[in-house]
Amino acid sequence: MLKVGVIGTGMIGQDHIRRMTTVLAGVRVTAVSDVDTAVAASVGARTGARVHSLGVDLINDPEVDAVVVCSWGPTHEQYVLAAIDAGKPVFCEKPLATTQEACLRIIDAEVVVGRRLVQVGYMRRYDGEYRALKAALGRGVIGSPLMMHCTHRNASVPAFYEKEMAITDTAVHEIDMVRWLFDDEVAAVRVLVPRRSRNGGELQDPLMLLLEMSSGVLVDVEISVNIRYGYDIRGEVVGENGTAALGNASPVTVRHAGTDSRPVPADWRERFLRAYDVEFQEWIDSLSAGGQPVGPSAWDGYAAAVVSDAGVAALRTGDRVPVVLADRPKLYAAEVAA
Ligand SMILES: NC(=O)C1=CN([C@@H]2O[C@H](COP(=O)(O)OP(=O)(O)OC[C@H]3O[C@@H](n4cnc5c(N)ncnc54)[C@H](O)[C@@H]3O)[C@@H](O)[C@H]2O)C=CC1
Ligand SMILES: O=C1[C@@H](O)[C@H](O)[C@@H](O)[C@H](O)[C@H]1O
Repeated sequence: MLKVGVIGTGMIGQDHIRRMTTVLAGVRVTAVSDVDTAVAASVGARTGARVHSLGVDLINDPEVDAVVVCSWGPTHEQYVLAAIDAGKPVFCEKPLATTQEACLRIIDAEVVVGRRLVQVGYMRRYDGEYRALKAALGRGVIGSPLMMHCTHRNASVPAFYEKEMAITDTAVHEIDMVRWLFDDEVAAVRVLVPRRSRNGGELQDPLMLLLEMSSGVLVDVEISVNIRYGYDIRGEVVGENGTAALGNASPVTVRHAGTDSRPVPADWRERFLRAYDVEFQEWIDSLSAGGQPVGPSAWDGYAAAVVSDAGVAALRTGDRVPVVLADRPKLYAAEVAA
């Protein structure tokens, strides 16, 4: 039984605690921590996990074999580094860290240890539809991929959401996904700024990202974060001889009174429910036999951060910004294909 401590008991932290407590096998949540001590205490009371007021005490708790970090992005680096220092596996929600420099510090620490301890929460790699899309490309029937159209829509975002977060917090999922889907790196980024939606107040919403893959595949990504009607994730690859698109995650279509309608998920917890389950079960299974995590690594977290930094620069300047990655340490050989 893997004993897990969770730092950050907000929205996704509580959702992951729920799945580890009531859905998945071979895991027990033994400790929780949050700067909001009231929320951590209520989660502790509900689950029986012990409550630490400091995340670092949770990491060093002997009743914690592995750590899950679900606090805000800027706090990830300190906890991931502390977990590496304690020699404990750490699952860190995306982004791994909010700058590429911070991601490199994590990579350096892991390379010194000489084995993988870090996994990053890029859950689309575990989604049935994305896996089917990758398998369809692998069969080759549509020929070589040439372009991909992506849509990433949120019903709304919290008040603290800033314009760069459309890239660093939202589009970062597509950035990771296309690296994995095409087994290729992003070579350059452009950002186009359309007319602004009144739903977003001062926020520049929507945005359009153009990602150039090193193979020449061009990916467009619509980011709309105040679309109101629900959480909508789409993707279609255009190949030489055909197209391959994500299916429709909706469980039912209702035709009635001259309409044809499907429910739209409210947010990511609903749309990616099964993907998170598979992601965590595979993580737990990989560690249970004393092994290393095999999912998205610190290198993947770093590569996504470099592309996302280029996206932020492209948003500020309007320029096409090339992506330049550091040399990949041997520890992460052939990582994109994982
Ligand atoms: N993979 C995915 O689809 C998703 C990933 N996320 C990621 O999960 C993380 C958390 O997001 P949410 O749960 O939506 O945010 P949230 O605001 O609901 O929860 C974050 C929690 O972290 C706590 N916290 C902040 N600083 C802390 C610190 N220094 N130490 C301990 N706790 C601290 C806050 O008090 C709060 O309870 C973010 O990195 C976000 O990008 C969030 C939603 C979906
Ligand atoms: O990761 C997530 C959030 O943090 C982010 O804010 C949303 O835009 C994404 O859709 C969601 O998957």
